[in-house]
Amino acid sequence: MKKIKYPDSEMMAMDLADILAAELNGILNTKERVTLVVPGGTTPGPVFDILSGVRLDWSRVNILLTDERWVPEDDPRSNTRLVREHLLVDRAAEATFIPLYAPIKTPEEALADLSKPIGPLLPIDVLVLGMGLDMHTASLFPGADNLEAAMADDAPILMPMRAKGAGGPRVTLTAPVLKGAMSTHVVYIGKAKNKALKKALKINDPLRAPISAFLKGATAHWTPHK
Ligand SMILES: O=C1O[C@H](COP(=O)(O)O)[C@@H](O)[C@H](O)[C@H]1O
Repeated sequence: MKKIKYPDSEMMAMDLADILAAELNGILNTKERVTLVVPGGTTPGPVFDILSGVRLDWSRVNILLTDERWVPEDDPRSNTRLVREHLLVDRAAEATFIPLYAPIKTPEEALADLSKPIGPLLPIDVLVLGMGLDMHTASLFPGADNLEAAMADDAPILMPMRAKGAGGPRVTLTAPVLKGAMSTHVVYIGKAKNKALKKALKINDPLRAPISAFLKGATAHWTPHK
């Protein structure tokens, strides 16, 4: 794993957006379409704000979330809402967004329909992961009901997930899908999360520290300051 430390979150957002744009552009020179997978949560908004304005052929870009909270799109907790407001705007409005949410009562009922369009878009070309203080990434939480199954090599593309700190049901891309990414970036803010990442590297157990499963060959981008 390579780690890049930035002086502040503005510098981090600018640099990471530049790196992602360069990777996407490079891949678009060799392939007809590119698949970009991004996290939700509180960290990536400023990266999306810059990335959405970069010049590239967005009409050939598929965008998916790593995971979604099972809430309507207008809910402040919705990761889809974050992507729609900060990434699928400006030049990036031409990208194709593949949702991980449907207005159906439980994720289990929607899983087959949500999974169907994802298979043909794999492997992921460019993956950006977030991370929680508890070392979760996507919605792969330590102690979650389906964690072991989602970490297995034969896991389906998408799984429902319920966990103590998750604030309700969620869906998440599973380990084999995320591990298959050609390029992986992890982004986080704060010294506490940096400690958590170091701890995850030490523990190196995907069930206790899910992020540790995706760090080999990844680049971590972090700043101690907001
Ligand atoms: O719940 C989630 O948490 C992680 C980390 O989010 P952050 O707010 O601490 O940046 C995020 O990567 C994931 O997509 C999200 O659903």
